[in-house]
Amino acid sequence: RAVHSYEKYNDLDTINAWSANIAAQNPTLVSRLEIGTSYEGRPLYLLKVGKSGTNKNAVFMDCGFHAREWITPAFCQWFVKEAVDNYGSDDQITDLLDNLDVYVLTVMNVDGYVYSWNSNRMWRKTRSANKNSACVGTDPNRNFNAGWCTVGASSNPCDETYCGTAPESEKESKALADFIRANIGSIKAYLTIHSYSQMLLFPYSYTYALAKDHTELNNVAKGAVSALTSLYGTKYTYGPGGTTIYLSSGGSDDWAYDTGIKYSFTFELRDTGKYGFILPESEIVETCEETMLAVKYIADHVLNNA
Ligand SMILES: NCCCCC[C@@H](C[SeH])C(=O)O
Ligand SMILES: [Zn+2]
Ligand SMILES: [Zn+2]
Repeated sequence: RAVHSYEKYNDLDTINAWSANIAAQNPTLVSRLEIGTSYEGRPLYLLKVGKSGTNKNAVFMDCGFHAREWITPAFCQWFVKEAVDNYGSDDQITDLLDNLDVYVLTVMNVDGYVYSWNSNRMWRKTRSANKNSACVGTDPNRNFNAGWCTVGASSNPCDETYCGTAPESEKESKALADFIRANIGSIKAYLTIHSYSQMLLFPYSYTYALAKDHTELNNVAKGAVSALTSLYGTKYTYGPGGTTIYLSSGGSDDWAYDTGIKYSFTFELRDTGKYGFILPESEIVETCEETMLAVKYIADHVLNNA
């Protein structure tokens, strides 16, 4: 197996070995649990990061929803590293982990991620078989019960935004939704990390109607983006998904919001199209460092307002 590096893209086996190790090496801060298995039978590992305690609120963050968006699992790994390395020295991180748990799903779409390494770098969807079709996979970010398959999604299994046969038809979507439902009392924020476009989005994407918490979410996004931009000047846009990027239904962020998780955000990391999904490894560190500032800003707002 390849040697793990935070400054390179790691394959799934390397990531799974990394998550086992970082939990074993930091038993008071990190634990690893399995929340389900993928279509092809791979485990879905969730890291719980935070000082052990009772009745703590939590943030849920996932990466690797879409197979080709390799910068996103890289960020989730970076986040966990920063958390364990700076706990006890950085006040903000220490305060965060003392008072919040952060659930990190480093790779949600494990089958797709492996396929993008072995077969098709530009793969997006899951790898489930579709009945009566030669086309494979469902778009996991069209597969949640939020305006499901109404706008900005396709009912054609050959399309990149195929919504699936029903909400949570994908094992991976159902595992994620089941975990959040089971922990709905403590999960106060949902962050789902995608690439690319350099945007910070919040509900709704399935309608142009403003979310009831629009003003607060917009202000949080504004603050998070300015924190991000302060490091390297990377420009982000922000706003409701429907007007800021495009109308799309069945998204995990809209579902989390309608399930009662007020602080629900979708990140679109670097870049804006020069390299797109094939972001050079030379940009991993800067992308992760600037994104940390935005995630810490949001976590801080949750800590003080949830
Ligand atoms: N829930 C939809 C949030 C906005 C669209 C996000 C992008 C990430 Se690649 C998409 O799923 O098309
Ligand atoms: Zn995506
Ligand atoms: Zn994207």
